[in-house]
Amino acid sequence: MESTGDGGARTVGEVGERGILTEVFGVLAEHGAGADGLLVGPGDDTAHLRVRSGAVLATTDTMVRGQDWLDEWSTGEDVGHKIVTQNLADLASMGGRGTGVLITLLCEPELPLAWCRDLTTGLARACARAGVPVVGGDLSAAGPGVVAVSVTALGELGEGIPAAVLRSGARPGDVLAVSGPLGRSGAGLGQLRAGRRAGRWVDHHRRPWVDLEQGPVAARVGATAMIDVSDGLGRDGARVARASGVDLVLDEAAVAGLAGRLAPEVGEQDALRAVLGGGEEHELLATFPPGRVPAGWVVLGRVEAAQEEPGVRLGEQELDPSGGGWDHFGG
Ligand SMILES: Nc1ncnc2c1ncn2[C@@H]1O[C@H](COP(=O)(O)OP(=O)(O)OP(=O)(O)O)[C@@H](O)[C@H]1O
Ligand SMILES: Cc1ncc(C[n+]2csc(CCOP(=O)(O)O)c2C)c(N)n1
Ligand SMILES: [Mg+2]
Repeated sequence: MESTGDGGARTVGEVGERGILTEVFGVLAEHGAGADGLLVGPGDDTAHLRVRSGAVLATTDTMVRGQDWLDEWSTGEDVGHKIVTQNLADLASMGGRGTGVLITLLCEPELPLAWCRDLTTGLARACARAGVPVVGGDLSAAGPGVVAVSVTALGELGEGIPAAVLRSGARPGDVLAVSGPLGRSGAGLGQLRAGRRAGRWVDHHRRPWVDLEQGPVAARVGATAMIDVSDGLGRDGARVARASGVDLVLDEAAVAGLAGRLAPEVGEQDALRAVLGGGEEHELLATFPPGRVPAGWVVLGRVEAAQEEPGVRLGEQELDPSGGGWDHFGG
């Protein structure tokens, strides 16, 4: 595929759709993961994928400049990486794996072509790491200042998993656990807002990565409910609690343990806030029958019958689901 060269100082408006796609296809060819089931990839009217199990998982997530990242702290490559993580974590939280992603870029004509190329590099690298092909996408122009990236991911349940793991299956007596540490992305966001531009939490905020295989692992051992932590433990936990009609009771020592990892760098208060309310973590939060928690997961608490309205409690204290965590419309 012919490349438009260094992407240089040219804008997407200057090279037009054909020039943008030449750049995008060039990057995809460089990094792209092929897939046995991909009959037709990018370049025709529709991609064509073979379906192994007979049922498809489908999810979508959008990132908007100013709302989901600032150019001062994230590159195009960071954005590409993060939006793939977001989508693949949603598939993993059902017990699934990606089979293909579609990318839509909606942007002002003034956007540098180089940013678009970096975005595609981030997307393609993250997809290759997960073994998922980029199968297509769309381009459209938007008003001044607007850059929005939307990814739609398709997937299937892991082999041997009979049904998707929903938010609604948690039962009293189950154990609540998370697939990895929480609060890293939230801590990094706080540091970025305070002007810091480097460090491990900042890096994690820019390019979160989780062990996506833990979704199918959890499903196979009998997880009763699962969600990825995109909007914060309190908020996403409350979604599981409400859907299941139960209380999730967090163990204070477990929460303190997670916060303790962050406290030396961000202070105790911000660490606790990041663990309970930090979004964009994408670790998997799941409930399991006792004795079934997979190796490497962190036990966070237990499921109890709802005392009143189903929700999340930290010890005896009710967590306010609107008091922390992320809502795009401020709710
Ligand atoms: N505009 C919409 N039209 C139809 N369904 C929607 C729309 N927006 C969200 N949904 C559906 O509502 C549910 C909750 O959406 P939400 O975006 O909170 O889930 P999520 O993708 O797990 O979260 P996050 O975006 O924080 O990762 C999902 O099933 C989603 O498909
Ligand atoms: C500039 C800027 N301001 C705030 C944030 C924080 N943020 C944005 S979306 C989100 C939750 C997940 O979103 P979704 O529900 O769409 O997956 C969080 C915690 C950011 N990343 N950049
Ligand atoms: Mg989710």
